[in-house]
Amino acid sequence: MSAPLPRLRPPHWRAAVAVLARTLEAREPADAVLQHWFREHREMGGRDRANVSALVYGALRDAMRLQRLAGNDAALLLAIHVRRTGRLDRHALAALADEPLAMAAERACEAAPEPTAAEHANVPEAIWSAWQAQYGDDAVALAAALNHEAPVDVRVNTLKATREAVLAAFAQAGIDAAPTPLSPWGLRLARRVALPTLAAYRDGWLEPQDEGSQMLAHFVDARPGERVADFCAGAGGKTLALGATMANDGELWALDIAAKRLAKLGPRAQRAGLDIVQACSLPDPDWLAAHAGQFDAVLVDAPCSATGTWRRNPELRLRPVDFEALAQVQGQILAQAAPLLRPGGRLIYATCSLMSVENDAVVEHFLADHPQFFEGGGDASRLRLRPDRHGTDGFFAARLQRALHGDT
Ligand SMILES: C[S@@+](CC[C@H](N)C(=O)[O-])C[C@H]1O[C@@H](n2cnc3c(N)ncnc32)[C@H](O)[C@@H]1O
Repeated sequence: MSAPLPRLRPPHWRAAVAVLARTLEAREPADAVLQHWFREHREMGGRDRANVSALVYGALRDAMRLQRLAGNDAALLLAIHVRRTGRLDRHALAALADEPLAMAAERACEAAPEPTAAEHANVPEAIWSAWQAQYGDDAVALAAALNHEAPVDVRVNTLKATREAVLAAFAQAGIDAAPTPLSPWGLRLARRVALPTLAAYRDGWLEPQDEGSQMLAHFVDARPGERVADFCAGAGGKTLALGATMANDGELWALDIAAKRLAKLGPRAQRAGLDIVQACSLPDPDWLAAHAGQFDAVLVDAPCSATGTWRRNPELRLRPVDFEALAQVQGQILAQAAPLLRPGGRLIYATCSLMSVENDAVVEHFLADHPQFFEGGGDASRLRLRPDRHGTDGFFAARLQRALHGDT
């Protein structure tokens, strides 16, 4: 069990209000805003940080209901949160913040209307309706699971180590860890750890990666000697996992439109002992034309609403999303990537979204427009991971195949 949090003091309160205000208004991830605040306030120790983080994340995990009562007024929102959860009584809140705020929170709590089902679930109304149609009664459990903190998972880099060796290194550093239930390369840590302090991390034995993300790499089934492209590689989290399943043998391309993100892959690949990775910044029509029809497997880990990652980024639920526009972009990216496949090659479409409009619907449209691609293998050709069922972030993937004959 983690140690109880110390008493809330004014610096904790000020920090939490400032971080929450920035998260609500500036549209930055809470995690990044918190890290920035702690860098600027080095006098705050580990337990102070835990206290501030608990306040911020606690409020974000009840954000839908709190926002109806407080709008984007971060101080009032936090004040209602600590009153509702019973963390502070009215007098303690007045002493910590001020009397008018404590009174405003009291009034808001007393006049609070019954929360709607969507507010209760802490899900925007439009997404809640979609999930009820999609998941039925499971929507409640799904939303509840998304309101919990994600576990700390790492992927053992099989190019350099085994699970047993990493477990032994963790044990030596006094870190409790156990194998993840689904991923053959995963370890789940009992607590958050500053990984760069560990020699095993610095030596490339492991990478932080959610078990669901590891399972997605597993689903791609990239094999030694193959030519594989990771079309939306970002900073290369999945590229590294693909390189490990390829046993550092073959050709692995990382592509993305975000050159800055892609640039982070080089040092990571080097640390992982992976030298088959090459990068290409998109758009690059010449590269695409020169490599058409050459790949055994192409992964399209498309930009999405990231509804499956709300455990890690609870503030994402506050951001409006145009799902139709997203689905259109996802379809366009898939269509751009498809010509890279050789006849018989595998095209894997993936998102960390829990919305069928970004998942199954995009695949159905693509298949309807691209008769040279088909889906074999029934249910086994689609991967669906959910935090309530699998304990992972939410992921979707579909494995499509290019026919052996005909044009794309
Ligand atoms: C879900 S993220 C990928 C995460 C990454 N695969 C990982 O495992 O860390 C989606 C990525 O798609 C990229 N992207 C957006 N539009 C794109 C496009 N038209 N072509 C290629 N990549 C694109 C974004 O820059 C972003 O890095």
